[in-house]
Amino acid sequence: MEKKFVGAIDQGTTSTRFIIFDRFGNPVEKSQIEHKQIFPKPGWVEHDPVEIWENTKFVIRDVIERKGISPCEIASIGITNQRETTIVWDKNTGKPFYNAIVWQDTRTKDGVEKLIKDGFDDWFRIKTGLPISTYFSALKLKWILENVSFVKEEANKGNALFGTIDTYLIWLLTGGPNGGKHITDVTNASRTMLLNIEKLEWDEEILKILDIPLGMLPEIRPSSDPNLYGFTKLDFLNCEIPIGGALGDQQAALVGQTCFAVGEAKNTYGTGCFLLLNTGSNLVRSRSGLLTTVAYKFGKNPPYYALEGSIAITGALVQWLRDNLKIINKSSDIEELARSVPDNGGVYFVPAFSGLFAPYWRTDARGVIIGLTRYANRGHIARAALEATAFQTKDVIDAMEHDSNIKLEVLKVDGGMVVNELLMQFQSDILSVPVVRPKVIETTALGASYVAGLAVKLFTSEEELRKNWAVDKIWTPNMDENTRNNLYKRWLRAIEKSLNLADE
Ligand SMILES: Nc1ncnc2c1ncn2[C@@H]1O[C@H](COP(=O)(O)OP(=O)(O)O)[C@@H](O)[C@H]1O
Ligand SMILES: O=P(O)(O)OC[C@H](O)CO
Repeated sequence: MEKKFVGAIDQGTTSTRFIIFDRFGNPVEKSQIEHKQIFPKPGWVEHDPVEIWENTKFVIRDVIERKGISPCEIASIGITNQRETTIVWDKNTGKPFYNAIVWQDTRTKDGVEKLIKDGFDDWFRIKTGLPISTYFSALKLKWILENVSFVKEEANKGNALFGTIDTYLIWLLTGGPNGGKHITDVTNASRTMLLNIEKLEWDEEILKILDIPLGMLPEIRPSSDPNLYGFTKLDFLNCEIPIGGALGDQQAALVGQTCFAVGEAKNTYGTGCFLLLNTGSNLVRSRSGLLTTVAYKFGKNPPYYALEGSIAITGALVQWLRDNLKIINKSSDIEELARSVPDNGGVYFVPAFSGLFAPYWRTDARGVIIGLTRYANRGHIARAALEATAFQTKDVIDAMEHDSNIKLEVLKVDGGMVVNELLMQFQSDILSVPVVRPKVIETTALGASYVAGLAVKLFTSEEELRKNWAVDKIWTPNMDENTRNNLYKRWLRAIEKSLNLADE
């Protein structure tokens, strides 16, 4: 049977998707389902891993049924996922010992502060490319080992496995307790704070300091692996489909946007915003609060690195206005509400709900709305919320230009928020560079399909993939410098107000 399609599982913070693409990178069929966000305490964010696994199976089956294809027509499957989110499960039963602790969760704040106080900040930064933060997997895993009954004992006996979402899904897809492969890709590994970023191996000194048994950790593989991670063993498929690769979702978007050259960057606007700049096979260390991360590794080729600016809350703020303040019914309503006022009316909203990530890395920050007067209304709050996304992106780009000496000429964008025209225009205005949206905005899934397709030689080169990329829309700057500077100055003042609030 002709292998016409490549499949991508995109397991994101809010939903799980399966998309099949043709060999020119065009999406052919898609299924998507949201999962529960669990907030047991302020600052805690969890997902149910079993729900995520059930949703993954559902979307795969749904796409195959709706398109009426045979699974044997899928040449290879790639996985892309919300990164850092941590799961520990029983190797013999597949049962998670605890919910997935999500990347946004701040329960490990005290552990972070202790390591920083003990002088480990530079040590971790040099080894892993990351600042010590609640964001990464290491302290979440340590929390599970120390707080969930029996996990430590089972880990010492070799019965407890750790994984980020890619690893958990690969293990289940390839058979789970019956021979499932315990594998992660190098980009996901680079988000754990346990990987030595130069050697691309688990760092035994870090494991010792954090008291994490090496035996729990998965094998690290290239993002696109001609040796394949394994084959699907799913009773509802009449075919074993190769699993050719995996990438963290932000790295996948970089690949999907075909940012293969040094200096190319993309920004993905989803729950949070993640700006990645390709720095090539040279590892660039940040002096301005950015992360050094693995961008991708294709087979035996050298790894590519990226500088990353991670912003915790952007689209999540729109959801918060919908679910908590209830000033909109659905996310897309925010644009009309924000357009009901001519400007922000002096209102600035810093959504530091999980502290501030790049470039500030302040766990003590909390959300603030400033500049309120009796004039302010729902429209101003909506506008301030959208502008916060653009201002946070500017914070990150300023840091990136400083670290890399690369001046951004154009920003490629993708993700769920880029349908918002008001936001895209304001982004271009506040950065003073063109903002470009490609035709396929499902770049995360597209990137996963590329690594899967490269592994089985359905795709043969980066040049071939570049040809699939096409412009949908470009926004060009249309704001005078004075206005831009004034707006941004006030944003920075709002940032200052958000600091030192966590313990009050
Ligand atoms: N028209 C819109 N304007 C602004 N934000 C939007 C709009 N539509 C969706 N969003 C936001 O985009 C996010 C979803 O984007 P998506 O890329 O699917 O996220 P993720 O991959 O993080 O789950 C949600 O947080 C949602 O609130
Ligand atoms: O699932 P997303 O798109 O919100 O991305 C989450 C990031 O991978 C977190 O680092």
